[in-house]
Parts: sequence; C-alpha cells; structure tokens
Amino acid sequence: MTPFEIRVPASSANIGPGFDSMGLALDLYLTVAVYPSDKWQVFQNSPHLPNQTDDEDHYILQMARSVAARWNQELPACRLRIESEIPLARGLGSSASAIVAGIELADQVCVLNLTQEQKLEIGTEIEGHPDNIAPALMGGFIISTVVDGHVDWISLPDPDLEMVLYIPGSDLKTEEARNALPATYTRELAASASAISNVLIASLAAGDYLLAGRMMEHDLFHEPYRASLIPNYESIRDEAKQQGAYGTVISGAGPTMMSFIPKEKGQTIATHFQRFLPDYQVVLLLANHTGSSITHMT
Ligand SMILES: Nc1ncnc2c1ncn2[C@@H]1O[C@H](COP(=O)(O)OP(=O)(O)O)[C@@H](O)[C@H]1O
Ligand SMILES: N[C@@H](CCOP(=O)(O)O)C(=O)O
Repeated sequence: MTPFEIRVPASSANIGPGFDSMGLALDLYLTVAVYPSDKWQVFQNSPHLPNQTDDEDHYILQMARSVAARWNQELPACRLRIESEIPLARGLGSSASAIVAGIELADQVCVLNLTQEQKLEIGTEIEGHPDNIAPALMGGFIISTVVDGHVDWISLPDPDLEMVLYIPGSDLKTEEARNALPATYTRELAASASAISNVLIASLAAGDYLLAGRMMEHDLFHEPYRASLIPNYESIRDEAKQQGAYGTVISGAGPTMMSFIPKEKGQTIATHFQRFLPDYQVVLLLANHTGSSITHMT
C-alpha cells in the first residue's frame, strides 16, 4: 500500500428550513494521512480532536471497520496521522466528516471500489440524515432526502455569496439539540414550513438573495425550538442584518451561526463581529467544491 491522505471538508446543514436536507461544504478540513504499519497507531495533532486513549477504538477506525465488515473484510493495520480544522460539536458537521473519512479509509485499504452513491448511502445510514454527509462527500451546496431507503440528491449552483460563521467557545451535541425538537408537527405547521423551504430553494436557484435571506430566517422546523440553546441567537441575527447580511441561520444543530453576505462584504462584517463577539471565533469561509479527496503520496 502506498501512503495516502484523505481530506474531508466541514459542512453546514439545514440553512434554516432545509432541516435534515440542505447542506453546504465549507473550506475547513479533516485530514487523515494513512501509512502501512504492522500494528494500529493513531497520532492526532489538533486542538479540535477528541482525547483518544485507545488507538484501536478511534471513532474513524470504528467507522472504517464497520464499512469493511459489510463486505466481509477486515481492515489491515495502518498508522494514521489525523489533523482537523473543524471544531467539534459546533454544528460544522465534524461527525459527518469523520464518518466520511472512515468510509474512504475502508474503501482504500480494502480496495472496495465503492461508488459515490454507495458511500452516500452508507454515510447517511450511519449519521441518520444526509444533509452533512452529502456535501462532505461531494462538495458544494446539496439538497438531499431519503426515499424508500435510497438517497436522492441534487446539487444547487453555488450561491454568489460569502459566508461568515460565528463559532462560540461552548459546544452543543447534535443529539441534545435534536432532543429539543417536537416529535410531531401539525399539518398546518408542516405545510407552512415546507412552503418556506420551497421558496428558499427556488430563490437560491434564481439568485434572489433578498428573498432567500427572508425565507432562511423564517424556519419553522427547528430554529424556534433551538434558539434558546444558542448563545446570542437574536443579537447575532439582528446585528448581521444591520451590517448588510441577507440572512443568518443556525449552522447544523448549532451553536455556531452563519450569515450569508453579499460578495466582497464578508471581511468587513467578520472584522466588525470579531469586536462585537470577542469570545467567538468569527471566520469568513468559502464553499468547498470538491468534497472528500484522496491524494497518494509519492
Ligand atoms: N475527527 C474526529 N475523530 C473522532 N471523533 C470525532 C471526530 N469528529 C467528530 N467526532 C465525534 O463526533 C462528536 C460530535 O458530533 P456532533 O455532536 O454531531 O457535532 P458536529 O457534527 O456538529 O460537530 C464528537 O464529540 C466526537 O465524538
Ligand atoms: N439536520 C441535523 C444537522 C446536524 O448538523 P451538525 O453539524 O450539528 O451535526 C440537525 O439539525 O440535527
């Protein structure tokens, strides 16, 4: 086996009313360098990675083993060097990126020759929803859903916008934020919520960002129930609007929030917000268009 590197982008899911369906890949990366070895060894080099006591038990390895087992294969031992720019449990899809890294690892070392569709279906089954997995795997802005056990998806042209993210110091586990949601919605609410989502997607596709910004701030599926878990939810939305953002949403399950900003204005707004929210990490990010990638080292 020649050494290789797996690179998987972060992603921001939901974009307001696209709950469990919309996601945008972002240019922050989880990187796993893989070398042949006679025993499992995992080296981690990043403040954004969970503490690891047992190399054999690493989450990415667990994912890779479970994928290999579906094809009745065992993972050969490897040495992994893992680095990450994706803050954990902040709503930037770190778990989906780790799942995709595990799928790519199994695919490469067991020579499974998985198609993108197979990777997407396996990742979605593990994560439970495709909104982070699809962009982490394929890049760009992806709308996806599961119908009859199959993941259907479509890629939207990249919005001609900049994204500013407000990342707080505190974390919020996706599971906890999902527990805040109602178990059922009335027909009236579901009809309004999906209508808002429909108008959002159509306005993004048409490039009508004023309308898209209005729709993304009127989600009825998850934001009203999660707002109280997100520090500075209202003040970030209000201040971003004052500064010229089209719209601001919870990134994934939070607690990060993300604004969609007219081109060329992102850096000014990010600089302003770093003063407004001194305890946050405020970053201007671009979309990632490639999704996960494998580079063989020579
Ligand atoms: N690179 C990684 N290596 C190991 N575990 C990871 C990695 N990335 C994410 N995880 C696991 O996923 C959890 C975070 O997932 P989640 O609560 O869904 O938040 P999010 O996906 O928004 O970052 C972490 O606490 C950790 O258990
Ligand atoms: N649709 C999911 C998205 C979770 O994204 P994450 O980045 O917070 O893991 C949800 O809203 O629960």
